[in-house]
Amino acid sequence: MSSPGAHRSDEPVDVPDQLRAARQTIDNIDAALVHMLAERFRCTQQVGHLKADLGLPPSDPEREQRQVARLRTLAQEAGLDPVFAEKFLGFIVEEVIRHHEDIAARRPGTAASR
Ligand SMILES: O=C(O)C(=O)C[C@]1(C(=O)O)C=C[C@@H](O)C=C1
Repeated sequence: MSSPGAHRSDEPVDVPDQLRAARQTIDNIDAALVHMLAERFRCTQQVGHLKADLGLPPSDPEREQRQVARLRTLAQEAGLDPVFAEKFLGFIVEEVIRHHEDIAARRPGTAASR
C-alpha cells in the first residue's frame, strides 16, 4: 500500500516525481487560497450588513487606496509583481462591492426589496 497522499488519483501514473511533487504543492496552495478567500468573503458579508445598517456606501475608495499601497509594498518584499497584486485585490474588491450593493438593495424600504 502506498503512503497516504503519495499519489493523487487525478494525476496520470507516468508523471515524473518532481512534477508530481510540484503539483501537489500547487494543489495545497490553491486549497489554502480558496479557504482564505471564503473567510475573507464571510467577513466582507458582515461588513456589507454593517454598512447597510449604518447607511454607509458600499465602496470606500480611500480605504482601497491604503490597501493597494500596503499590498504593493508587501508584494515587492515578497517577490510578487505589484501590478498583479493590485489587479488581484481590485478583482476581489469589485466582487465585494457588488455583494454590498445587493445587501443594501435588499434592505426593507429600498426599491429592490419591494
Ligand atoms: O473596508 C470596507 O469598507 C469594505 O467594504 C471592504 C472592502 C474590501 O473588500 O477590502 C470592500 C469595499 C471597499 O471599497 C473597501 C474595502
